[in-house]
Amino acid sequence: MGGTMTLEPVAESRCFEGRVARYRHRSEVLDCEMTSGIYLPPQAERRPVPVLYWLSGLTCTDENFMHKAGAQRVAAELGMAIVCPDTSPRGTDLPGEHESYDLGSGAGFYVNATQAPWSAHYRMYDYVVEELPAVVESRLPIGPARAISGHSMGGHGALICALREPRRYLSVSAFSPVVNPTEVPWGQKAFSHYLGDDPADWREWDACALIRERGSALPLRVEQGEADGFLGEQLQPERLAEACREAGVTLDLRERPGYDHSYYFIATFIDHHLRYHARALGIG
Ligand SMILES: N[C@@H](CCC(=O)N[C@@H](CSC=O)C(=O)NCC(=O)O)C(=O)O
Repeated sequence: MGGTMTLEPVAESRCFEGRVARYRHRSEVLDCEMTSGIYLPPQAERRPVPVLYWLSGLTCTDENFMHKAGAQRVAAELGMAIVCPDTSPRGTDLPGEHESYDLGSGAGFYVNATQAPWSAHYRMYDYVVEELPAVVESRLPIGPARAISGHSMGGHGALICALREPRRYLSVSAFSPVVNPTEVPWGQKAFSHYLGDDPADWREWDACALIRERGSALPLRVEQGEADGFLGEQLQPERLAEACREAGVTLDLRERPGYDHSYYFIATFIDHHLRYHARALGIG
């Protein structure tokens, strides 16, 4: 995968002696053009560097994290690339695709849809786990040592990627993740459209269910603001804590008084996560 694909730079700026860029490519998996944000630290001018894949949340594009998280300074210091995929296929026009913020465009939920019309394009899991890494790792100075993190819907995405593909990632973390999508409104809405009406088919895309069924040798690190407006209805990190306790999985859940769901929260703690991943990637 990724063999003949071109990666076209559409914007580039120097940043902390490295460069932050947007690259466009044709995705065969999603059957559309996609754009990703990529930070390459200065060390990448001399050798391939380890990489953090960042999965953003509902309504985001590839740009939110690069613009708002303030991760580039420490990524430059550590010698870590950051790859930010978009949050759904783009340029498509399926029925209902652009009508609500929590379904369709900007809301791919990092699953492989099985239901028409979504299944023609909405295969974000295969895209972020296989196709995009194959493309960027073959065309840019990015090595195969991978970590993964994300926010909210993207925190759910990071957790399920690492839980389903533990050999692909050396570490995983999440900010304000949707930990049990099969039991909360955001997940139930998206999964019923993408995966069909039988909740039994949703479990392989749910972090709590995956932990109970497969365990995890990788420890999980989660940052959660206690003043997050989505906490009680959509996030419920206590469900993840219970699943980890029952399955004997290590969870470092850091609950932060006063912090909400915004990128101000992410910006406050992103350095801790970058250094955590750097240690697992062998550059910390
Ligand atoms: N109804 C709101 C919800 C959008 C929102 O809060 N999006 C978050 C992620 S929520 C879970 O996945 C986000 O990251 N927004 C982008 C940002 O830059 O803050 C709305 O439509 O605004």
